[in-house]
Parts: sequence; structure tokens; C-alpha cells
Amino acid sequence: MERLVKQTTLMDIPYFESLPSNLKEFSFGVDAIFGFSFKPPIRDPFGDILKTLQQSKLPFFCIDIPSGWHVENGPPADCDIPSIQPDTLISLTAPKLCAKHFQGRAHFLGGRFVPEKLAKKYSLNLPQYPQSNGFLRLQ
Ligand SMILES: NC(=O)C1=CN([C@@H]2O[C@H](COP(=O)(O)OP(=O)(O)OC[C@H]3O[C@@H](n4cnc5c(N)ncnc54)[C@H](OP(=O)(O)O)[C@@H]3O)[C@@H](O)[C@H]2O)[C@H](O)CC1
Repeated sequence: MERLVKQTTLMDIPYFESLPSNLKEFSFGVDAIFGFSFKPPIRDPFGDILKTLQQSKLPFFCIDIPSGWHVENGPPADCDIPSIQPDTLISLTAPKLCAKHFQGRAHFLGGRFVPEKLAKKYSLNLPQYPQSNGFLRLQ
């Protein structure tokens, strides 16, 4: 049985010790398991975890890189390899190449903290954020 644990440090966010079995009762999921350091093939126990999340059909808000995707190549070519298909993608600082494979509903960019000098140095083509907003919708 799943046990909800109360975290006593940091932000005091409660978490489950194991994946809840009633995923269908949730309205959406936030996927922040892996980022740009993920190197396929996926290792245990994350394969089963991603498979369960994928089969839940929940809409996922993916942070930066959808879990199971390669930072540049995107989702695995073999559809039997589990990965998260984002409903919404929230890229950080700049969209990574894998975002070209995004087919979901909305794509946002967040992380307005790159100094102009640095953006010029690395030829980063970053969009203009409206007013003082810290994020914007790309698609
Ligand atoms: N740092 C910045 O300036 C920015 C970071 N951004 C985002 O933040 C994440 C942080 O990424 P990172 O700390 O590199 O870690 P990851 O989230 O990518 O995960 C690394 C862990 O994943 C394990 N791993 C890797 N491959 C596999 C695999 N095939 N199977 C299972 N586990 C895997 C890895 O384990 P190791 O044993 O291999 O070390 C790590 O534990 C970054 O990704 C960005 O999304 C923003 O871009 C803003 C700027």
C-alpha cells in the first residue's frame, strides 16, 4: 500500500514512497524526473515508472525535457520504449533541440535570467519577454 510521507525539511511538501495506484484520480501530472543529462537507454526502476505514467494517459506538464527523451534527438524511435508525451512543455532558459518533436497543446519558455552580454556571446536567439513577465508562451 502507498504511504504518504510528510517531509520535515525544505519546503514541507508531502510525497509518496511509491507510485500511487490511483493515478486516474489525478487531473494532471508534472514531469520533472529527468533533464538534459538523461542518457538512453533508461535504467531500472525508471522504465516501469515511465511505463505506468505513460499508460495513465494523464496530461503531463513536462519541465524542460520530457522524461525518457534525449535532449537533442527527442522521444525514443521505438514506441515500445517508455517516455512521457507532454501535453504542455515548459522549456527553461532556451528550448532544447528535442522541443522540435513537441506535438502537445502549449509550449512555454521560462527562466528570464540570461544577461544580454551572455546571450550575445553564445549567439542565443532568445525571445523578448513581455513587460516584467518571467515566462512567455511560444506555441
Ligand atoms: N543547470 C542549468 O544551468 C540549467 C538546468 N536546467 C534544467 O535542470 C536540469 C538539471 O539537470 P541535471 O542535474 O543535469 O540532471 P538530470 O535532470 O538531467 O538528471 C540526471 C540524473 O539522471 C540519471 N540518469 C541519466 N540517464 C539515465 C538513465 N538512462 N536511466 C536512469 N537514470 C539516468 C543520472 O544518473 P547517473 O547515475 O547517470 O548520474 C542523474 O542522476 C537540466 O536537465 C535542465 O532540464 C535548465 O535547462 C535551466 C538551466
